[in-house]
Formats: sequence, structure tokens, C-alpha cells
Amino acid sequence: MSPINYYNTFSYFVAAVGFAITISVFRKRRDHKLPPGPSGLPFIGNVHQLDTAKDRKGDIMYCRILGQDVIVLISEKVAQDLLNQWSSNYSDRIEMPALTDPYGLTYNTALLGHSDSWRFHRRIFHQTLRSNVAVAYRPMQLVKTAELVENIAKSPEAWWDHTRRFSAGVILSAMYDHELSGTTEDDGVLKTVATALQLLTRLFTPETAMLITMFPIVKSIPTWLPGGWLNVVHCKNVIGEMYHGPFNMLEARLDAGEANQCVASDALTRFRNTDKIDNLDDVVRGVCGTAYAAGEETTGATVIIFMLAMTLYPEVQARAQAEIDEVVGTDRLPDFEDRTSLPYLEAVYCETLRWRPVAPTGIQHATTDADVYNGYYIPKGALVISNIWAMSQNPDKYPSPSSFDPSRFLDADGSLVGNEPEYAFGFGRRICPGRHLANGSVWSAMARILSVFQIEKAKDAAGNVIYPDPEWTLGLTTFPKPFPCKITQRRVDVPK
Ligand code: HEM
Repeated sequence: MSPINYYNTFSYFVAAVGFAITISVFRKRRDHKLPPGPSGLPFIGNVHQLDTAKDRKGDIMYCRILGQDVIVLISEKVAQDLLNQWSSNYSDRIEMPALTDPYGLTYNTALLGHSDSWRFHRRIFHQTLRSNVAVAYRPMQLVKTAELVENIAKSPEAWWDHTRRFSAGVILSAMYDHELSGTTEDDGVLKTVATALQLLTRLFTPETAMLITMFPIVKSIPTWLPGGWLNVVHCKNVIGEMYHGPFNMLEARLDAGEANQCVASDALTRFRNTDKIDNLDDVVRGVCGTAYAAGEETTGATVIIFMLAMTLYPEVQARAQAEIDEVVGTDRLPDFEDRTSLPYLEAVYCETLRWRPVAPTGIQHATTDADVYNGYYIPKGALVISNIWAMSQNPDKYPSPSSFDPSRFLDADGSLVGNEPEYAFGFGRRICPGRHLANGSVWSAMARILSVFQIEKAKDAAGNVIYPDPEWTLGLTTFPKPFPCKITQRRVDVPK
């Protein structure tokens, strides 16, 4: 049993239901009568497979919250069957006009339904960030990881902030060719997008959903009063700036011929004179703004979870460092050319995604039509939650799932067995379009941090070892808040 603040499957089930409540509260109010199952087929709600925590018999569960049908997918197999194989029926999102329209979220890819507008967004993501195109950003990612290493070497106690700055730097560079300057406070673009992201994180909680729905007056609270952050005009401005500010700056630089390759410039060049995408500028604003909101925190969070694992599991750290030292040596930093020769590090990457998935309940899908699965009836308009947490902690697939053990991804010869936890990036047509970019960012950060630094448990003033027991953020993503650890350089000189 892991000594860290360990939350079990049940608490994630509760979180999933919390998000279902958020969605069901925000969703469009429509007369939502339970459709009768076709004759002879039991309605899935009749099945008593609700328990995910105590016994793991349930692969799928049903409940009805505030009039909304909710299906929770607990097994990876069922999620693959429904969300991957029948993705045309399982790729919608629930409409939430109480949130999207007033708060200026109509541009957000993740909230768009299974519509033409969403397809335009995905087309741009596919053209600019699919696996063989995302490699174009690797040189930039290596520059950013070298900066991360330099920053940690200068002020190791601020490693958590350096990590967030690294993930923000990668996304802003990839989306808008924006280079961070000075501190977060000095960089206008970073300040704008970080403020909007903070606001979005606060908005997407069950409590806020309840509050806004039960007391719509909160949307008009003056900004200077307690709760004023919910003021819609204020929120719309802050969130709108995230979509428009960096994009407008890039457009000006494109006009001046000063911008390098990035997702926005690529998309504008590729689609500007075609009729393949309507309202191109708005779609590109939406894609890049959503990428920041969906990609900065998740990428940084994954590196932070890796740091926690390295603090708690020194033997894993030592084995990964021995592998890096042997393959790469000590005169230079690892780069992507080394990747296939570092299977243990690859297994550390997989285990980091699995051990504490940063998006434990993914983003909820919705059905476009009624369906029948294994003889059970699934209604049209049902909310479908992937319980990624339960999949990652399945003891049949991962013995002792709470232990951080990369060797579960290796065979007896130390070769990768090819069972990467892809579910950490979601499913079907909605699968995370930034996963290839994220993969390169997280891997290069892990490889270079391990090559240069020793991460250990910190000690208090009396010399007692501090066992990290971090507080975890709550929301669509979850990861440790800053926790104490001791970071020292393994060698006097940091290689470039
Ligand atoms: C380790 C880092 C990341 C993790 C673990 C992660 C995970 C996820 C998950 C679980 C989903 C929900 C998929 C579903 O609905 O089934 C998602 C959606 C999404 N992610 Fe990521 N993500 C990461 C990084 C990124 C990055 C770097 C970007 C952008 C460059 C990004 C952009 C998006 C977008 C736009 C969506 C919504 C897709 C849609 O609704 O069609 N993510 N991500």
C-alpha cells in the first residue's frame, strides 16, 4: 500500500458522478423522458452492476442524475468497444448553454458537440499535430527542456513553478510561435492565458455549476464583491482574451513576415484559400486557445506526478539513471535519437501516465442515438464517462496497482511489451489530439531531469526525512500541489 495520500477507486467514482452533476446542471434543459427499451431488451438501468469499488465485477454502470442518464465505463474493454468501435454514436458532448454562451466558451473544442464546427477543429488538430507532424516541434521541445533543467539548477526549490512554466512555454511556442520573456508577470501572453485557465478551472466544478444554476443572479454580481469572479461580463472578457490576444499578436507578426512555423500559422496557410473550413480565423482561435487550456496543465501535471514518483521510488530512479548514463553518457543531455535505446525510461513514462492519470474521468462523451450493447439498452443523449482511474488501477491487469512499478510494461528481457496506457488520453474520435505533442514534452523533460538531477525526500530542520503527502488539485485534472523534495545536481557541470 502506497503511503502517499492514496485515494481509491470509489473516490474517483464519486468525482465522476460530481462531474456528471456539473454537466447535468449546466446542460440544456429539455424534456428528457426516459425512452423505453425495445421489447425484450432490458434497459441498462435495470442492471445491478453499480459497484466499482469493493468488487470489480461491474464493467459498466448506469445512474440517473437530475434527469440525466449517466453511463460510467469502468473496463477498458467496454470503453474500447463503445467509444472506439462505435465512435460515430459516442462522440457527442452534452450541450451546456448555461455555461458556454454566457461565459464565452463557444470556441472551445472540448465542449463542441459532434458537429461540423467540431470537425473543422479536429481537422486542424489532425493536420498540425498528428504524430508525423508533431515531430517538427521536437527541436523546440529540447530547447525548452534544456531551459527547464537550467532553471531547476538555479533554483531547485522552485521546481514546481519551473515545470508549469515549461509546459506553458511549449504550448505557446507550438500554437503561436510565442517565446516567453522574463517572469510570468512580465509576459503579457502568459499572464492572459494563465489567468483565463485559472478561471476556467474554478468554473468547471460541481459547486459552481449548482450555484450558477440555482442562483443565476450570481452571474451579475459586481466584480468588487465577494463572488464577483462569477460575473459573466468579466469572465467573458478574461476567457475571450485567451482566444483572441495571442492569436491577434501572431497575425500581426505573420503580416510582418516575422512568424515561424506554429499550429496557427500552419492552419492559416493551409486552409486560408480553400473552402474546407468555414470561419477559419474563429476555428484557429478556438483550436489554439483550447490547446492551451487542455494541454498546459495536463502536460505540467504529468511531469509533476513523475517528480513525486521519483521522490517516493528511489530504486526506479536509480535504474532509469543507470540506463541513461550507459546509453547517453554524461557529456550531453538525452535527446529523441536516444529514445528507442532507453526502454526502461519508456516504461517509466508509461507508468507515470498510469499510476496517477491526470484526467481520471476524462471528458464526458454523449450518445447521438440509442444503442444496444451486450443485450442492454443505452438511451440517446446519455452522458458517457470513461472511468480512466478505474482502468488504470485494475488489479487484474496491474498487480499492486498503487505501486509505481515501470517493469509492468517490460518483459523478462527488459523489452517493452507494447501495452502503453493509451486510455490516459481518452477514446475514439474525441481522443486527445495533443497526445503526440504531450508525449514529446513529457518524455524529454523526464529524460533530461533524470540525467542531470538526483531527486530525494527532503529533511526537516531536525534532520527527519519528510515523506511527501501532497495535497491534490481537484477538477477535471488532478495532480499534486507543491510538495517538499530535495533536488541536487548529479554532476558539477550541467551538460548543454
Ligand atoms: C499528458 C498530457 C495530456 C493528457 C493526459 C491529456 C488527456 C486528455 C483526455 C483524457 C482527453 C479527453 C478525451 C475524450 O474525450 O475521450 C483530452 C482531450 C483533449 N485534449 Fe488532451 N491531454 C494531454 C495533453 C494535451 C495537449 C498538449 C493538448 C494540445 C496541444 C491537448 C488538447 C486536447 C483537446 C483539444 C481535447 C478535446 C478533444 C475533443 O473534444 O475533441 N491535450 N485530453
